[in-house]
Amino acid sequence: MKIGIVGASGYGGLELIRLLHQHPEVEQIDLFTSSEEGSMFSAKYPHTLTLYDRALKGINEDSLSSCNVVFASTPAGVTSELLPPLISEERRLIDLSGDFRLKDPAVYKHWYKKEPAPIEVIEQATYGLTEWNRDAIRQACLLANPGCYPTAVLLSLLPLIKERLIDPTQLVIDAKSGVSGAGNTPSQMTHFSETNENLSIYKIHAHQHIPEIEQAIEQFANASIAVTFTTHLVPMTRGIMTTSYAPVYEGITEEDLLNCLQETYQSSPFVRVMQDATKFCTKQVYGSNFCDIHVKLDRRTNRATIISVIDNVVKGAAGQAIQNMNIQMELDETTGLTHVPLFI
Ligand SMILES: NC(=O)C1=CN([C@@H]2O[C@H](COP(=O)(O)OP(=O)(O)OC[C@H]3O[C@@H](n4cnc5c(N)ncnc54)[C@H](OP(=O)(O)O)[C@@H]3O)[C@@H](O)[C@H]2O)C=CC1
Ligand SMILES: CC(=O)N[C@@H](CCC(=O)OP(=O)(O)O)C(=O)O
Repeated sequence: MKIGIVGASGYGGLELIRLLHQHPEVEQIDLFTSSEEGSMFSAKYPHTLTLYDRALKGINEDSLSSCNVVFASTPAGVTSELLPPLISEERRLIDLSGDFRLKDPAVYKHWYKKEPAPIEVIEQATYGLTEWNRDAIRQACLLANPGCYPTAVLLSLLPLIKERLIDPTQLVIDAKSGVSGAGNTPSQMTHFSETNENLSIYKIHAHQHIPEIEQAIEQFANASIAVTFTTHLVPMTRGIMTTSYAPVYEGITEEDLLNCLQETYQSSPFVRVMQDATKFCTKQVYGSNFCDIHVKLDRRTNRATIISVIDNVVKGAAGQAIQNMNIQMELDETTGLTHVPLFI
């Protein structure tokens, strides 16, 4: 397989290279840049020396068209123009940005403050939440890979909402991310002296993943709700933890909640439902494609606390994108993704 990566020098791109380098079906990886054509990738990232001593290519339709799979890991607003001319049965396009996730262009414009992709292209895009959409993903020429937070939130909540075990109208989701979630462009928010030894809340009631979470809950669990979702920046490099709170319906026990999650994911190798959460942390999935989930019922309040952890650049971005590619290419979905988490 010949792969093209646009936005290779960003964090999502770097992680795609790390994972695809060890993928047994990948023969060639071409890296594309909008700003550094001709420069050596290993000069920019010395850790890739001897592994990836190739020059970055300028983005052009002919070179991208020669790839079997094109991953785009670019800021919002880029792929809405870049990818439509490349759509073809001949290749698979996998977009890691939010440009094709939201079905209503007005909603995209409102939350991303960018011009949306043409509606007829948005309609062709398939949402790549792997464990919930495998049949559509298999056929998709244009795939919208989910956002990092929505991946962790949806994998943990969809089974419980779909099976009507928790009341989604009362749902509150509290999410925390490491700094790599913000990409490799330095900003005031990610400045070491303001991130280290600090904990901040950001984009209160204004995060662009709110409509994505609501849309997917409607699509996969058939519930139309508005969620309360808050995001925090934690002084660590990788990792997302989401903690969600919702009342359970009458008569529902903790065993019902755990059984529901376990049954849903019994054939999903990357979702691990933990019986016990005395130790439950982002490091248990660090560098891996796992999403770990736990649920506990507070009998005093009759509210469930649902926790999930992912590595934002693996299951939240590059790993899930490759899992989707594997499905599209009719490979085992774990191919090239069986890394053991880096715990220490
Ligand atoms: N980081 C994360 O944890 C996650 C990120 N995402 C999403 O994935 C996308 C990539 O994220 P991330 O890698 O973190 O971002 P980065 O900012 O780290 O990298 C983005 C890359 O895009 C390229 N780029 C910038 N402008 C353009 C342009 N106009 N045309 C083409 N390429 C451009 C740049 O490379 P060059 O200058 O070489 O072209 C840059 O390195 C984003 O949309 C992000 O929201 C999704 C899930 C998780
Ligand atoms: C820590 C941090 O800043 N995280 C980013 C994740 C952005 C992202 O992944 O954006 P799209 O997937 O919607 O393109 C944020 O919260 O905006």
